[in-house]
Amino acid sequence: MTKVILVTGASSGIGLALCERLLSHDPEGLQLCLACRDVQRARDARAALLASHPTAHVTLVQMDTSSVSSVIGAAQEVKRRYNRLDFLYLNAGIMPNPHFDVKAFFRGLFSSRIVTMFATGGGGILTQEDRVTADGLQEIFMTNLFGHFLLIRELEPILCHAGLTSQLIWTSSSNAHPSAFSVDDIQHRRGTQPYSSSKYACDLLSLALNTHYNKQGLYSSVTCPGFVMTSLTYGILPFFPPFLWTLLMPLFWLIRILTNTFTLTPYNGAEALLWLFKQQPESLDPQAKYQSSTSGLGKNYTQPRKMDVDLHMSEVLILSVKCCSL
Ligand SMILES: NC(=O)C1=CN([C@@H]2O[C@H](COP(=O)(O)OP(=O)(O)OC[C@H]3O[C@@H](n4cnc5c(N)ncnc54)[C@H](OP(=O)(O)O)[C@@H]3O)[C@@H](O)[C@H]2O)C=CC1
Ligand SMILES: CC(C)=CCC[C@@H](C)[C@H]1CC[C@H]2C3=C(CC[C@]12C)[C@@]1(C)CCC(=O)C[C@@H]1CC3
Repeated sequence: MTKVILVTGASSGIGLALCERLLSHDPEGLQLCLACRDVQRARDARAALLASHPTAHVTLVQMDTSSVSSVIGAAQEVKRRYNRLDFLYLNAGIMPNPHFDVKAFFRGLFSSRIVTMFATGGGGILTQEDRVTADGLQEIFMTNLFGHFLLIRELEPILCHAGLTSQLIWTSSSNAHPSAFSVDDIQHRRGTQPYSSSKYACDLLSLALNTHYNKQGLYSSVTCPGFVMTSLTYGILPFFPPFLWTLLMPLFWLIRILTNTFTLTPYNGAEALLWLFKQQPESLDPQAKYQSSTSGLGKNYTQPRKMDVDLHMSEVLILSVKCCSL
């Protein structure tokens, strides 16, 4: 039986690399649907995938995860096309208007927190300025988390079916941190780390989704792609042109010896996302974050890491997002 897979944010970076790797793994047995906000970029992605896999089944659906009506419209279209969905990759994500604190970075360089800083982008080196969408929601919360929650809810009829399992696979981040998240401010309207908050909320929501949906055959897992050079990361130092990043690559390969989270390429970053595709969902740990890792010698592997998540807080979050969606 062919597997039906939908990937959000498939037009570039980790999402596109995942599609390429899925098709290389099984070129004939998949029906891949790319859910992208920009139709032209989606067409280009499809053309690139078909160039290397000419017989593959690849379709497109226009979806902007930052817009309630767009998500609902796209979900209707997906339900019209498919009567079941085996894998839903919740990968689209943004980090707009980032501020890189150079002083905090240099303080971190000469402290015992150096490895954590490079592995997670933590230590106060990164903050963002969020915006409010036309729906009146915080853009980062909406794009990274809530748009995906609405999508899952709308696709429930084709995700939960007797006798079969389906998998939700989130692209979270090592930057997800409980200190950035508050149940009293789930959209992070008041703080300066909306990206970290949204990713920690993904970790919590995945846990709650397992509690609520496992009995209906729907399983949720969280991945972390590591530090990957994509348009998202190029945006962090906007004064730094891409060629300067390329010049830094030898330094990054050295840092990889200290932290295997420097996966660096979208191909490597997609490792854990592909690994989960090959697992039996019943065997997975709902409290684990599956981390793409690359060794100093360039070998890719997947490492499960226990998430710092609380069952009670995950229940409060799912109730809050359900209220937001009413
Ligand atoms: N790069 C890294 O080091 C890390 C990335 N991540 C996460 O990985 C995921 C993929 O990011 P990455 O590949 O790095 O970055 P990219 O910017 O290359 O990819 C992001 C993708 O999300 C899409 N997207 C953004 N906003 C929306 C929206 N409103 N509706 C639909 N699609 C949207 C983009 O579409 P478009 O082409 O139209 O812009 C693009 O396809 C994100 O969730 C990110 O947070 C996590 C940890 C580390
Ligand atoms: C020499 C030099 C200019 C180093 C700069 C390094 C930092 C810009 C990176 C070090 C760790 C990186 C990192 C991210 C962004 C860029 C760094 C801070 C992320 C926060 C990007 C988005 C994520 O989801 C997690 C990443 C963790 C590591």
